[in-house]
Amino acid sequence: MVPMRFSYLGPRGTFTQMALMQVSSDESEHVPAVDVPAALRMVRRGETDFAVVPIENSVEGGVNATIDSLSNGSALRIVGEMLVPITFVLAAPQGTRLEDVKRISTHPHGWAQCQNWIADNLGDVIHVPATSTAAAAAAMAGGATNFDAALCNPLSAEQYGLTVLAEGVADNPDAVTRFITVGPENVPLPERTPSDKTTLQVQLPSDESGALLTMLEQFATRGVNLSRIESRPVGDSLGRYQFSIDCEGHVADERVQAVLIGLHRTCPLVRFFGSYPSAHQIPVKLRPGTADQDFSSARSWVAGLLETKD
Ligand SMILES: O=C(O)C(=O)Cc1ccccc1
Repeated sequence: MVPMRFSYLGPRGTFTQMALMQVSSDESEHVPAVDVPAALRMVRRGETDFAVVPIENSVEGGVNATIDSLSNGSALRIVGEMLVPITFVLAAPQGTRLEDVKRISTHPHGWAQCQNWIADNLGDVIHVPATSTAAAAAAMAGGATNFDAALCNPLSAEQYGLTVLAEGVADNPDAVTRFITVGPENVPLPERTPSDKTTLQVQLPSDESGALLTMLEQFATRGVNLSRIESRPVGDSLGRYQFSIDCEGHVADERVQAVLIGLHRTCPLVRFFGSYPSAHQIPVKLRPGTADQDFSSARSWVAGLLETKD
């Protein structure tokens, strides 16, 4: 069998690569990308089979780079998700003392997750943004002089030969990041399980009062729970927003199909990014009247009303 090629937010040693290791086999090829759009671009161009990218963080919320590059480019399909617990170390070249650290490089999500620790332990420190936590560690190991330490995961501190100045550098020890595996549009849809998620992009009709409520009602009336909803600018004019949504259930579920039909009837743009097993594997709790058989028996009843009786 031909080994699978996975692009991911690199360089080697990122949290994203840790997520990728949960789904790839020993033979798989890991292709580091400089940022999230580049990782997805490789899939769009057929240079890799799948991309693994972060989408949501328990502290910082949605990862805009991922949401926007899914929404604003050609069609892709999410086929799975993985959760990675996030732990940070502060790492620097040998000989650096904690009190000498005045500039720290890391990914913006890493910086946001360590704010209180930094304020309590280092005082005023400047953030030097990096494309990933491992990119900060790699630059540090390569002799960067525009910062004094990197906030990264313990694995990349070790891989890049840095000394750990402090461990457990995070405000919330239970922080988790959610990653997704993304393939081309024609990848087979993962089979239905008791615990699935569906990801959508929805635009609302402009200048229509109650449009947001109408959109949300499509989910509410079919008992479909949302697990994430984010508004992002459409980008063409001020005040135009679109929504990136994760809801519970699979497109093969009657209630999810009914939501999609309702959205398609009432919204100018609806894009389906895939249905895939949720990482927590907790079965979706169905509201009475929303199971497949409730829809099919209701449909048969209506069909019966149309039959002519002799
Ligand atoms: O930079 C990384 O290592 C990533 O994979 C992105 C990221 C950054 C901070 C928290 C979780 C994921």
